[in-house]
Amino acid sequence: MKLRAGTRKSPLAMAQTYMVLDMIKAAFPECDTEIVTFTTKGDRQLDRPLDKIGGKGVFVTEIEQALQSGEIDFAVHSAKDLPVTLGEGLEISGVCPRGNYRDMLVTKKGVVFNDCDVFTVGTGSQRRRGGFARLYPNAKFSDIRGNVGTRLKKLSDGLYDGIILCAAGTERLGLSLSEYEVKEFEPWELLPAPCQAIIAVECAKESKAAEIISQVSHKETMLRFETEREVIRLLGADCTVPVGAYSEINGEKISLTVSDGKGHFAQGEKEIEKRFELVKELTDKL
Ligand SMILES: NCc1[nH]cc(CCC(=O)O)c1CC(=O)O
Repeated sequence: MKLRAGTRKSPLAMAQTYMVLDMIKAAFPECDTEIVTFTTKGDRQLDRPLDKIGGKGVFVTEIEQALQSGEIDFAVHSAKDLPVTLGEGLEISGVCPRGNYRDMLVTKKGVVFNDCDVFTVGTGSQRRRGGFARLYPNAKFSDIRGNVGTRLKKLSDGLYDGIILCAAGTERLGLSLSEYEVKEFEPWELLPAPCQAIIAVECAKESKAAEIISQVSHKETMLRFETEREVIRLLGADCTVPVGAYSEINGEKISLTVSDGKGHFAQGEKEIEKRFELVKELTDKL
């Protein structure tokens, strides 16, 4: 049996795809795999901010079409880049164990800011801008696009004083940040994007691939994925709506923090089975 994986070509997308292939091989050593790469609209139009070229869907539309036509068996995505609605007949069948979900400020070696300093941060994310401005009121922001390596290069070239990245990205790429200064933020300082650091695997419903992927999926991460994704669904978030969400499982319960980007936060905890009620309650409060 052979499964074809669809992914974007960026180094991060490729690294994440290999992680999924490793999970499959560990459980099903006899399963053959092949990678099919795609260049999406989001990869071709690197000069414009995401919300101007069609939002999150720009990275997935072509890949979803390949799933629907049967050209590939599963697709590997960064869950936080998934649009609210998936293509017809498709589902997220599984997820990898969540990586380091924290956002981090990366600056050049020896450069550390405090909240009195005026400095320019490269990030196109309204969520990161809003959250960061609360920590550093004098920060200014400037758009940045391109993959993680490109962003670090732009920082080294002096285009920005700092950039904000998710820690999971550089960790999965195996990039050393020893030539930079790094400050990681806990969720209560800078609330991550819903599903940040979760790798999601999309399949056609009821396909053989869906069955295999659901068997290797990481259960706890799937619960957090469903919960945080419900936040996006209820708030209708795309990249123009700066929603943050972070959930954690503690025994039989799940805790959740949500923010709407206007400085409103809501936090709560419920039994895991009542996770969607919890989301409804907290998003209603915002
Ligand atoms: N929007 C780009 C993107 N999509 C996923 C990640 C890596 C972290 C993740 O898996 O959420 C990144 C880079 C970043 O935000 O720094």
